[in-house]
Amino acid sequence: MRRTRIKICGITREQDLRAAVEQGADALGFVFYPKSPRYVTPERAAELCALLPPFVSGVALFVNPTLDEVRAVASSMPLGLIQFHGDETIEECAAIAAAVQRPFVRAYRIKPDTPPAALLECESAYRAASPWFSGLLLDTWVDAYGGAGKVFDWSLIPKELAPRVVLSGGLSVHNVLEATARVRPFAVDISSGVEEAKGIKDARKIAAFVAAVRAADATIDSESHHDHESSHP
Ligand SMILES: O=C(O)c1ccccc1N[C@@H]1O[C@H](COP(=O)(O)O)[C@@H](O)[C@H]1O
Repeated sequence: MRRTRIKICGITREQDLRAAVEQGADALGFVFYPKSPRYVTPERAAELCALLPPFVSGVALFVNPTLDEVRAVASSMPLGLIQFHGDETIEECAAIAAAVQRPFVRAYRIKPDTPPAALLECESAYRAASPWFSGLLLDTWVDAYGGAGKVFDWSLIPKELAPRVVLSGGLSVHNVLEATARVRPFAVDISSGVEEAKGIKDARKIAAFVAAVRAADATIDSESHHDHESSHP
């Protein structure tokens, strides 16, 4: 059975964390970018993360952080993964991850003219640079770095890369079934699409989003089963 992993990002409240966990989210994101309306202090994130059950991962999202900022977070919360979402260089990501001994995902913010080959090159370069690199997170290019609810052209994602990526950028209950069925990513990541206001999640939208991802998984499973049957008469 296929199970697309789900990350809900921009958690600021206990009830939102509980709703996401109850619906089966695999990871919850905490935004440590002070200009974001979803910003939480390391202290607040630590309080929230203390409520996480086993096997649900806390993800720390940074935009151009210093090593000390990441250290402060890594030492105060049970941090599963770092998400670099700014203009950090490959060397900076590798050095910070090694210093705090945590895996990381690198956000690649896609423009309409991004060549698909650049995504493959980027992934190879990161993989070669750091054993802490866990994969690319694909988002839409926006000046505010992210969390803008904007979709990019999914056809820019190379087929061979798709099974390893986290797909993000403007996902919602309205498009995630199509996105998951078309791209078939390893995971999906959402913030704006499950909110009633910036930083305030809506439990019904979270439930509907997760149900749509599971419906896409079932569709992919039945297509794979059908393909398998027809290739073995
Ligand atoms: O959520 C934010 O405020 C944020 C700020 C700066 C960089 C990234 C941010 N969030 C990430 O943006 C993408 C897309 O979010 P959305 O679903 O389109 O709102 C996602 O990966 C968030 O983790």
